[in-house]
Amino acid sequence: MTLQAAQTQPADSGGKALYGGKGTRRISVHDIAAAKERGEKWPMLTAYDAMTASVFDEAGIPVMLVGDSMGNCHLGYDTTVPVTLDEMAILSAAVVRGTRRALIVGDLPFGTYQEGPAQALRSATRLVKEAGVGAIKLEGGERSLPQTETLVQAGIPVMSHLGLTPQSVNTMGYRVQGRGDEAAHRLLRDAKAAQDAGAFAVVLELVPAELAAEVTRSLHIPTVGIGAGPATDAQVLVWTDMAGLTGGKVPRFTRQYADLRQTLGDAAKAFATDVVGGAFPAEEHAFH
Ligand SMILES: Nc1nc(=O)c2c([nH]1)NC[C@@H]1CN(c3ccc(C(=O)N[C@@H](CCC(=O)O)C(=O)O)cc3)CN21
Ligand SMILES: CC(C)C(=O)C(=O)O
Ligand SMILES: [Mg+2]
Repeated sequence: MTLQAAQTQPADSGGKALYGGKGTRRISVHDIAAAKERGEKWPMLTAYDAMTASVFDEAGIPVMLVGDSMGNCHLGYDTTVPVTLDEMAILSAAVVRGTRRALIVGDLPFGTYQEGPAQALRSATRLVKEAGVGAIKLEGGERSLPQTETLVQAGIPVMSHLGLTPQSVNTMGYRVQGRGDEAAHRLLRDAKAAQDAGAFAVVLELVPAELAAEVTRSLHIPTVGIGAGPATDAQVLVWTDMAGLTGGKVPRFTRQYADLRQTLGDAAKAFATDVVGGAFPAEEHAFH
């Protein structure tokens, strides 16, 4: 247990499970650590607005990530690269306001922590103070160690993100990471470094399932997989992908649990038809 906060916070007395538990207070990084000790798997979804976040909170999703995937999935950019700290702060605050129980993790956008620990602390502090997030996430293992150590020392829980790191799309592309002995060893080193620096969890994105399993066995902090096979302690998906709202191509690792794009389009067409045909508004919608 490297996080000091974890030692001072009491464990939840009622209903412990992260998903399906009865607790109503805000989930903490201590609860996340306890889940790994119990061998419990847990779900994480992205969220970018208060209403969607409240739906997931009421559904019992214990951890939500205000991902910089808001670039593609909410703000209309082609990648995560243009997302700003202002945009992240505004949408993170909305997600915090829309939730009561979930731990909210804010993603540090590209260019808001790469300069070094001082910049990282400034950016993360803004998300904690202004938006009220309970933790932050940043991409990179060894390359982001000074940042991770500084945030943890300052009392900000850090989730690390390894494997495919989309902020490096211009050098990395969107390819599977950690294939081959050398790349696999580098990923293991990165994961251990993140853990040693005090990270409370580590995202593994688009890495071979066998490697993700090995990392999961090697760490005492939980791994959160996306395109990393079934062995990780948790799974995260971009909510618009899993709900079928994302238009165009979605990564092969997602599963679509609803067809919101169809449902919403049908609703819009039904409304339009009623307006054009005079069926809406009806008498009960009018004031006299
Ligand atoms: N809508 C959406 N979903 C995501 O999961 C997501 C984003 N956006 N934006 C930020 C990052 C970028 N991510 C991506 C983007 C592309 C692939 C992709 O093209 N994957 C290929 C496999 C590549 C390979 O075989 O090496 C695929 O077919 O899934 C994967 C993850 C994941 N994140
Ligand atoms: C896919 C997850 C891990 C992420 O970083 C994001 O949504 O921005
Ligand atoms: Mg991200």
